[in-house]
Amino acid sequence: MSGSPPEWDHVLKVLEATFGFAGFKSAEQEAAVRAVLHGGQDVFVCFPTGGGKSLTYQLPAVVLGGVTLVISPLLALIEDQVTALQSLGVHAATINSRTPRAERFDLLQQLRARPCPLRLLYLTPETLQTDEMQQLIQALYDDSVLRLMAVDEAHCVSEWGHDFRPAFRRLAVLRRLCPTTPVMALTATAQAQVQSDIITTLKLRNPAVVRRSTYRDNLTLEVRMKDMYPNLMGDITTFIEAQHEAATARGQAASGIIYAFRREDCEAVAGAVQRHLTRAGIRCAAYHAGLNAEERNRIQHEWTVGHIHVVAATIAFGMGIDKANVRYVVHATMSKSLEAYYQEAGRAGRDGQPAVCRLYYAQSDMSLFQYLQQKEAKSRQNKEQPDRGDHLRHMQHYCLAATCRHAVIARHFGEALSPCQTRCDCCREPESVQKQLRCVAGPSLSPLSLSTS
Ligand SMILES: Nc1ncnc2c1ncn2[C@@H]1O[C@H](COP(=O)(O)OP(=O)(O)OP(=O)(O)O)[C@@H](O)[C@H]1O
Repeated sequence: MSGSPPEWDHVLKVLEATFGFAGFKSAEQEAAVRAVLHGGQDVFVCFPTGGGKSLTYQLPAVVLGGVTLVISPLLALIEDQVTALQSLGVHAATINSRTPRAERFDLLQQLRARPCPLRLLYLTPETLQTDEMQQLIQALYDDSVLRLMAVDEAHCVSEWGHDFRPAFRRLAVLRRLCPTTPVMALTATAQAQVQSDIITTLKLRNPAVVRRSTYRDNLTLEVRMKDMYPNLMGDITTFIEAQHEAATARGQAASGIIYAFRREDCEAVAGAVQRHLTRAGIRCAAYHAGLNAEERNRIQHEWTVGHIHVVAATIAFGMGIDKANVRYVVHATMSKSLEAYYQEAGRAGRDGQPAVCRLYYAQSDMSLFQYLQQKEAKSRQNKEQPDRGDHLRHMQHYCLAATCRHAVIARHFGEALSPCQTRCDCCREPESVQKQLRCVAGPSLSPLSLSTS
């Protein structure tokens, strides 16, 4: 980075004037911004879901001027961020496979213009691999226009992460093209092994590592053994109604997400909610890949603005969603890894207010996922793939824990956390958890022995 670091007063002014925030969300958010702006350093950022990672590169992007390049895995996520930045008056754009020809031509012109009017350019790792993009980035660098590069959802870089994307592995090209531009890597889920893999792969140089605990103290974590609920739909609708009643009693509007594995399950949940809760004014829709894109966008929009209260969805829903008042996230089927669960459940309570995350576990779901993974591994015949079974086992371990669930998550991410006391069912109602575990494990297995493997 060239020139002297910006005055901190100026940074705070931009924070308020452009982003509308009176201060930083946390000391760590401020530390990450300082490391880039004052240290000109590479930075590794690991904050919990909803922790305010985006601002740690968006604020420097505005303060530094020039162009900041952001690499992000999902078009939906990119489009949400670009729209949000544009609404704040920040000139952000994306070039990707969906960009119409004329718009693409116009953006390329802007990127070649000096001074360049664009502040943030969002690309997927795949788009970055094209010669045209690499030449463009090289030119931005050579002309000292490129100020910062950020790799969002950086766990996708690591083979050990839950969401590995091979194109992320080739992002070292950023360092080759732009050797002195600071790089930020951001994620919500990185164990030590994933963190060091990210740092090595992206060739971060002596990075400032800024981590916040994964602990989300406003989330109540619950697990229910599915086999104990012969009327699962009934239990889910009762749960939803109770959440809405509680929110109304607090004078709040509430919304929620029910994740299900198959499209039919999404439809079944949506149907049950409509049948039983329409009278209570609770509106629900199903969201899955069987709907066309227009219909999916409509449902997401109506949920975002509060016309629909609950979406019964496959995990395709929610990526990049930043909705404040999600009061509950229910998993009718376990996730495939604890990292994925943490991300999905983490869409609850982003406003810091209390929210409930409930998961229904069944051994039959675990067996189904194991079977599907084995099938996938066989069809790929790729012996170098890490054993995904570990991810499933960690998820199962969480479900069958008879100790504090927040502590199980913290331990998984290499942190220590004493029992939360009240924010998970293990702490709040240990006897009921023991009873449920005895039911699934059979009388000969002590539930505690399940939780200490
Ligand atoms: N300094 C701040 N003051 C108040 N709110 C903030 C601040 N910084 C960010 N936020 C808000 O916090 C919320 C979460 O931020 P963001 O979407 O960047 O989270 P994230 O860390 O990327 O989470 P996830 O990994 O779940 O996507 C957003 O609504 C954002 O506007």
